[in-house]
Amino acid sequence: MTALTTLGQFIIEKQADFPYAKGELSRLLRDIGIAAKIVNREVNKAGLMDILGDAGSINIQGESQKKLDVFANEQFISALKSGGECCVVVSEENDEYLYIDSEISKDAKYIVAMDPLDGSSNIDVNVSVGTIFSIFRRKSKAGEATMEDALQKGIDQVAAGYIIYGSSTMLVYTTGKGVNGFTLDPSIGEFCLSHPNMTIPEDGYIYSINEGYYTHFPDGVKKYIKYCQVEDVATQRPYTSRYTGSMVADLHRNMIKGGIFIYPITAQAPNGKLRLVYECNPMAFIIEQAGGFASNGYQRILTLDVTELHQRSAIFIGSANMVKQAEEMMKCFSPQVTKKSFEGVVNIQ
Ligand SMILES: O=P(O)(O)OC[C@H]1O[C@](O)(COP(=O)(O)O)[C@@H](O)[C@@H]1O
Ligand SMILES: [Mg+2]
Ligand SMILES: [Mg+2]
Repeated sequence: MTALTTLGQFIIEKQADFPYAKGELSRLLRDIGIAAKIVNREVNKAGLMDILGDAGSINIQGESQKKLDVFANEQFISALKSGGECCVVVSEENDEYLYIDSEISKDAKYIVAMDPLDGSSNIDVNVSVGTIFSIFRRKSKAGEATMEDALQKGIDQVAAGYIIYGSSTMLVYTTGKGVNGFTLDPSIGEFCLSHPNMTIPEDGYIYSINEGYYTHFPDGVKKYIKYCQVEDVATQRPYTSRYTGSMVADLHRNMIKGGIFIYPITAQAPNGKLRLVYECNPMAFIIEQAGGFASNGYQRILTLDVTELHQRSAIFIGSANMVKQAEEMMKCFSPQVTKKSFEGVVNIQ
């Protein structure tokens, strides 16, 4: 049997890729791995624990927080605090960014933006959920961090990753030199390298979108869905529709099999639903590192200006040729969709 490479060993080995590395990023990734194991333990036995259901609180997005959202948020924040390599945390579950003002973190260089529990609507029904993280280097000098540190463009990420809590638990990440996946082996409690150098096929035959909102989609998206559904053997259409309601699970599947995931702007969500800083940017970095592409329908996600912590964006992400084609349809049928375009479709609040 080939020797297992644990996440810890792999991170150290890869440190050599960065001549000036002093191990801070390696230790930060280690801390994230530790919190992931604790969250995994709760997710795996969620039904037995009093951890299903609502926490009774509302986050800044106006969503009712699930108990596991809050638990995961606390676990990642405490691991980042005790690790000492992170100076600022941005989280879906925290209104403001968190400046870690502790003795061990005062010289910390890294900002972590995270979606502690992705796919919250699936927690209580035992469908795969995930965690998404994005890592930046601070721009401000040591001392108090600034909003500028927290609002960096996706293109400036130094690392990004996700954890999927599914039939097996995996941690997939990139530091800008390809994408690698690790599966948690519960018998030794270690993430072990199982998917080296992950790449996404340029073309795929799966489309992932919540078609329940079809009437509220821009024309470009409607045209693309119709394109996917047409009978055409030569181009292996109709494509298969797959949508779990967990972004991490849908993108992980598409990364392995090829495909496109779309969450466009809709009449209800004229700026999109998914959050740029801790959902779209990290997933775009990973997918692009695997050879795919990510756009908001008009512009590369990683180049979008970031002006708010919980800013939303439309996202078209996955196999490069599929995303480029969807972009063409957006530019052709929905040039610059704005809120105005939906007037008359539904009464917009
Ligand atoms: O139910 P909808 O509108 O299709 O939205 C599903 C999307 O919302 C999300 O659940 C949002 O993420 P959170 O669960 O972290 O809030 C994504 O994982 C998923 O792709
Ligand atoms: Mg999410
Ligand atoms: Mg979430």
